[in-house]
Amino acid sequence: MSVLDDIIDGVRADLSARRREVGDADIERSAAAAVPARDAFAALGGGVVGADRRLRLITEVKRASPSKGDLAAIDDPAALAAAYETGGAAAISVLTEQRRFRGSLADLDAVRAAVSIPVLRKDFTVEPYQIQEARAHGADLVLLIVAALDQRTLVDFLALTHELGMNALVEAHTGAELERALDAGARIVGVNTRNLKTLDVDPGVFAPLAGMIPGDVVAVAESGVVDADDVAAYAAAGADAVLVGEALVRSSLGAGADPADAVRRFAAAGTGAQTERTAPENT
Ligand SMILES: O=C(O)c1ccccc1NCC(=O)[C@H](O)[C@H](O)COP(=O)(O)O
Repeated sequence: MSVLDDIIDGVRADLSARRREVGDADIERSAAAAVPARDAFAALGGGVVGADRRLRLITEVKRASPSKGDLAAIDDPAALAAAYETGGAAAISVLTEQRRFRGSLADLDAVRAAVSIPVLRKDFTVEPYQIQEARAHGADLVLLIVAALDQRTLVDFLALTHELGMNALVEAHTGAELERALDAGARIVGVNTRNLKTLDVDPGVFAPLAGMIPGDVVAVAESGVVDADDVAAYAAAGADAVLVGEALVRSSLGAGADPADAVRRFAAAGTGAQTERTAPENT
């Protein structure tokens, strides 16, 4: 069994428990009643070309991970997210998986209430209930991992996400997965340079796949950023946005920690280095 399969088993068990507490009809009612979703496509630079283009950062609230164990205590996710926004983040990613990442829907609620930029519910989406739940808790964006979904389900989940007024970050790791993401109609595509089956990270995975992403689709480079040079490298390879977790939560630790400044430095390094992609637009 791969790491991804193992995570998904736990996600399904936790989901069943939540679903017994809040039934499908109730979660759908809450989703319908939520404040409308913010436009994450625009916030991540969708449709922006030429001189107006600048690198966007998606900054992540990440306490722990399967690959690294505990990363940062993050007692106050709202304060961390607010600092990220102050530093110029375009969106906040909130891991809500409990067992391996120590996240929760309470984190999502706290972050939603603290920032005005779009919020990504970063979880392992395997049931439509989770998409309704994300909306009910104020998310603007959900994660759909191609490797975890068959094509029919991916298309259906993307349609439901759009029906609820949200966007999806559709995540691929290989050329075949990227083709599936684009065929499904993804408007925001993430290339995760971490292989979720082995946990190996190879930032070199991004550039060749970025070359396949049309200019009218937002290209997000995910994982493996250690410092500003890594952000610059993703930008130079054609990223519209870079998703950063560990490096930024670590910058929030210790005396004199300044996560807002870390975000500022990363965003500046990327914007100076950014190049446009040349793949033909989607038809
Ligand atoms: O981070 C992990 O170890 C991990 C393991 C298995 C599935 C997903 C995992 N992480 C989710 C992410 O994609 C990252 O949190 C995100 O891209 C940020 O990565 P990083 O900047 O390297 O923390």
